[in-house]
Amino acid sequence: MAQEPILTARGLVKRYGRVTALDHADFDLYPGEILAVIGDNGAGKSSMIKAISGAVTPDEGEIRLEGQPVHFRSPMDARAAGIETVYQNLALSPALSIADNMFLGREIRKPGLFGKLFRTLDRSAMEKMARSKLSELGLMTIQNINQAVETLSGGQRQGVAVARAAAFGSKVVIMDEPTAALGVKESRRVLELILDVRRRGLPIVLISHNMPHVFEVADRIHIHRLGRRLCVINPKEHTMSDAVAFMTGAKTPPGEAIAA
Ligand SMILES: Nc1ncnc2c1ncn2[C@@H]1O[C@H](COP(=O)(O)OP(=O)(O)OP(=O)(O)O)[C@@H](O)[C@H]1O
Repeated sequence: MAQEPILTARGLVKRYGRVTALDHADFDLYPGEILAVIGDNGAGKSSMIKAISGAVTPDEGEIRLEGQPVHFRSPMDARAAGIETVYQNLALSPALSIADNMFLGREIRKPGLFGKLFRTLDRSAMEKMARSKLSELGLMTIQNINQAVETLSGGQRQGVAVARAAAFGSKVVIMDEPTAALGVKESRRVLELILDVRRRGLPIVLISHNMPHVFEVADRIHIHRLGRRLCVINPKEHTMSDAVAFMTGAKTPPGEAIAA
């Protein structure tokens, strides 16, 4: 690949007591791509994503964003650096409105004395921005921006989480099993959203067990096995059963995929 990767990891190690969740794992994400990360249960996918998104600190290894070494001590650090993660459990607050959820933890304050001194929220600015972000992503089937998130369907909730990540993730968006809890129609909408986000130029890391979804949207597939990257494959050159065979160790991936 001619371009430089935007996000890389080399030799990540993470141990939990006697369990080695990451055993010298490498990772590369290139600008503008959808990179799927697949692997068997317990292969270390979540641990790797957590290291990259600041949720855990690796014991060893190096992470670079745009070529510069980064040391995230919390997800806030990673967010501040432009890496947004949509977790499986979403981390939305059900009782709060769509607009409030979009700005959770980074509310816009009123300009001037009120904002500074009394930390008064600039509701109209937040609503305006939430509305524009949601419509940019074609999510304006949501009628009312002040609607509580608990009244939305699963797909709409996922949409709000994706919109939030796309709105604030200035460099990278990571999605952990975004379609796992969704029905067929809602999954479709979320897959379209992922493609929309890529169209807007943001690279996406998609962790998923759903092979048809992975093969439908991914540009490249990172296969994780036994705590490290086993290989990277092009979904146009391999079948789903190849991918599963590599993932489980039933088949050895070709040399060029290992070198990728
Ligand atoms: N907080 C933790 N404490 C102890 N062990 C952990 C912890 N987190 C992960 N592990 C262990 O590390 C290994 C890798 O787990 P990880 O969740 O990264 O895998 P995964 O590929 O995401 O799995 P899955 O697809 O099942 O979610 C597993 O053996 C797991 O039990």
